[in-house]
Amino acid sequence: MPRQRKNFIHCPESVDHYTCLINRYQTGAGMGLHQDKDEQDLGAPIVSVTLGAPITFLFGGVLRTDKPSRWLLEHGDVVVWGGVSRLYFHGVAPLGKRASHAATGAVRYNLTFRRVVG
Ligand SMILES: O=C(O)CCC(=O)C(=O)O
Ligand SMILES: [Fe+2]
Repeated sequence: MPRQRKNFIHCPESVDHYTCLINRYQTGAGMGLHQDKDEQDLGAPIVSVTLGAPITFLFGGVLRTDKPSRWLLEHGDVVVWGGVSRLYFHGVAPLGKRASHAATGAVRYNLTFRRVVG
């Protein structure tokens, strides 16, 4: 009989606190330009994972009026923004009518990992 592992998860007081926000996009759904600034700790980067259908990610600058660059994000792509770009405006264009992936059909999932407590 295998030994039981006890206290396998050790969670000291000082551990960083991360959240994972999951967004689900259907055809035509997007997200307008915005800043991620609700986190208490803006020192840690945002880590963003795309799963499923491809979408166009818009990455601007520190001003809402800065013209965003456009990036095709596909299944498995990871985007990280932090440091000087931590508060850059960003968003996603509406999910295209023909966008799909074998694993999710016409749906894209986005996972963003954020440190919420410094
Ligand atoms: O779906 C994305 O790639 C971006 C999501 C995002 O910017 C957010 O949840 O704040
Ligand atoms: Fe965001």
